[in-house]
Amino acid sequence: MMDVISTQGLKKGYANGKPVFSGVDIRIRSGERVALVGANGVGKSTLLKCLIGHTAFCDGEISTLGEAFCRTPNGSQLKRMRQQIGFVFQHHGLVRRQSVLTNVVHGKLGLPGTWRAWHQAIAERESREEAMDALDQVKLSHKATARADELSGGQAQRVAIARALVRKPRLMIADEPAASLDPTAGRDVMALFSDLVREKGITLVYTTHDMDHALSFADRIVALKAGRVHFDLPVADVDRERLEGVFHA
Ligand SMILES: Nc1ncnc2c1ncn2[C@@H]1O[C@H](COP(=O)(O)OP(=O)(O)OP(=O)(O)O)[C@@H](O)[C@H]1O
Repeated sequence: MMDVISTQGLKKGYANGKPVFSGVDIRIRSGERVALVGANGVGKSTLLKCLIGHTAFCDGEISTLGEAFCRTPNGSQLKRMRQQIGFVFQHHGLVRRQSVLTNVVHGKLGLPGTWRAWHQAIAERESREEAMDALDQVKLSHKATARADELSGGQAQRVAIARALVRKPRLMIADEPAASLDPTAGRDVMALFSDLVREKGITLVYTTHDMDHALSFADRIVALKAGRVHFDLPVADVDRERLEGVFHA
């Protein structure tokens, strides 16, 4: 199966800081759901940013969605990559005073021919219909006209997932998507998210500090430790003890 992401000998350090990675090699195949785990500050978010060209790396090579680059992608590579990637972050980032539907339509922004997607009332009918469909998939179509700031944290994160889904991405990048939710809402959101990407064949890479979220919602776990890949295994081969070891020196 085709690699959606591969890195070879990836090295990264920030200016005036210690090296974050000293040679990271990973391969993620189409349709895989991968949990990226590791202690605070090990570089999970930095790795995601390198993969999508949001921060330059020092050495090695990355290929994301067929775009191979060193240090940073060029402008046209970055544009092609962004058009095929959906993002979900720890904070939902919804526009609080806008409706839920408008927030989902915003997911279309930056795609070809969707410059009117800044408000549902003037968006192309197709965009509006796709946004309603995405809301239906996250079980929130009944909230389409509610203001985003009327939602619970779990609902807001489901809207953020719908906003990413309307891009019809090949790759979904999620940085701590459930970290600001309570345990029940966090599990519900992760279960829904993981099921939806599997149904659609979307490749998912998510970071998490929650061992259950790594064990329950991924096909594979990549653990980072001390600037390198500590292990990279199918979830069935990872037990809690091995996972706990990732967080110990
Ligand atoms: N913009 C930046 N400039 C300088 N140093 C940075 C920057 N972003 C991150 N770092 C440093 O790089 C290292 C890795 O940070 P990163 O946020 O990628 O780790 P993480 O594993 O995602 O952490 P957490 O689990 O706390 O979210 C840390 O030492 C951090 O202080």
